[in-house]
Amino acid sequence: MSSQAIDLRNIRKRFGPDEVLKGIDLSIRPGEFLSLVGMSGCGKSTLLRIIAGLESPDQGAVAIGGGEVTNVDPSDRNLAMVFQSYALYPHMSVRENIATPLRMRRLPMSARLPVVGGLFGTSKIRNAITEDVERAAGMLQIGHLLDRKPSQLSGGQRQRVALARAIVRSPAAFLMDEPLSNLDAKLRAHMREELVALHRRLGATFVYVTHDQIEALTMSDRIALMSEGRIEQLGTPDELYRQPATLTVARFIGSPSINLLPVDVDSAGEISAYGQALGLRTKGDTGPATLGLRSEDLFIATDGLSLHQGLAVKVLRSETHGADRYMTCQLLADPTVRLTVRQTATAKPGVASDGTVHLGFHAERAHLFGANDLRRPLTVRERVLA
Ligand SMILES: Nc1ncnc2c1ncn2[C@@H]1O[C@H](COP(=O)(O)OP(=O)(O)OP(=O)(O)O)[C@@H](O)[C@H]1O
Repeated sequence: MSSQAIDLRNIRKRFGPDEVLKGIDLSIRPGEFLSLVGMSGCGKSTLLRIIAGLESPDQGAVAIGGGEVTNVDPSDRNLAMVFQSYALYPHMSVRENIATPLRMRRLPMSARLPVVGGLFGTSKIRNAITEDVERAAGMLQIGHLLDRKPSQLSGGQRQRVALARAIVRSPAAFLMDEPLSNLDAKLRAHMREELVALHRRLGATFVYVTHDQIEALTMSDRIALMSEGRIEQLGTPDELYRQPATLTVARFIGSPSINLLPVDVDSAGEISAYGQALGLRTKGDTGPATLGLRSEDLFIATDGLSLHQGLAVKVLRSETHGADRYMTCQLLADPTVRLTVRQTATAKPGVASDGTVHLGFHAERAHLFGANDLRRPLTVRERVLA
């Protein structure tokens, strides 16, 4: 299986008055699993369609394997697309569905029909096609379904047929647009693992569009997080989670969502929330900013910590999901601010009978964002709360 790099340079695209891609630069490495993620309408599918050649950019260039393809027809780019709708031919068997792209490429026009095509002395090619179909079907564990019609298959099996049809012709790269979103939650989780295993086995370049951050975090080598036609951040799942470059990235990545605390930066760079110093400092602009705290970085302050420095909250709700307990808390200083604390389910909750507690946070894992949404440097002045 060949694996090719894909390079996008300054891609711009407008639909009527809306500029939906505003200058995208992205280099996808050979053999990499790269996810394009972002809110609905941010331009992910349009970018994927531009790579595929189904849409042309107004400006910019697309290169595959180092060769420019901006004006090359989709069928000559040797890319395989897998969509959310499986797009299988309903009247054909699974075998014929998988074989179709090979027939189109390898057989002369007159010999492509399944029955009369046999008269054209192309049996060697046909045998090779049969072998390739069976190999792809075996890889996706659908070898026993080859003689069924798509209507006789489950959703997961249909998606596997679509994948087999994509891999059978050794494309330069796979382009996938929300391929799992029609499947139920359990099957989706299973197919996620299968896709990752398939990627590893093929060593091919995968470009994967999803609005599901869990999917992107669990499957990708790197994620390009898009917002309003731009790439906000390109990095490994870990980098996006631990070092979000913007508030938009911090909000999008992570479940439950990151906690956001309005804070103020004074002229000395000291950071406070509702008049309470947090023991954190930054450089640059003074005034309002936002502190991002992941739920697992918040904890209920117990003995031995300076409680007066913690954030006074009231616990509204506590829910246990498997190994974790999530506590939804309301800030006493501003009831509109809710903070979710994640504890292990076996930990003592440590909540007083009136439901009020002080929250500490791991200061070195806090994130500060300025009024312009960009990440700001943060230093821990006192390790009071860590
Ligand atoms: N052919 C088209 N004509 C006009 N507008 C379009 C066309 N295709 C997409 N758009 C618009 O461009 C924007 C980006 O669409 P796109 O499908 O790329 O978003 P997306 O991030 O993939 O969203 P989703 O997750 O909902 O699929 C949207 O506002 C959409 O309405």
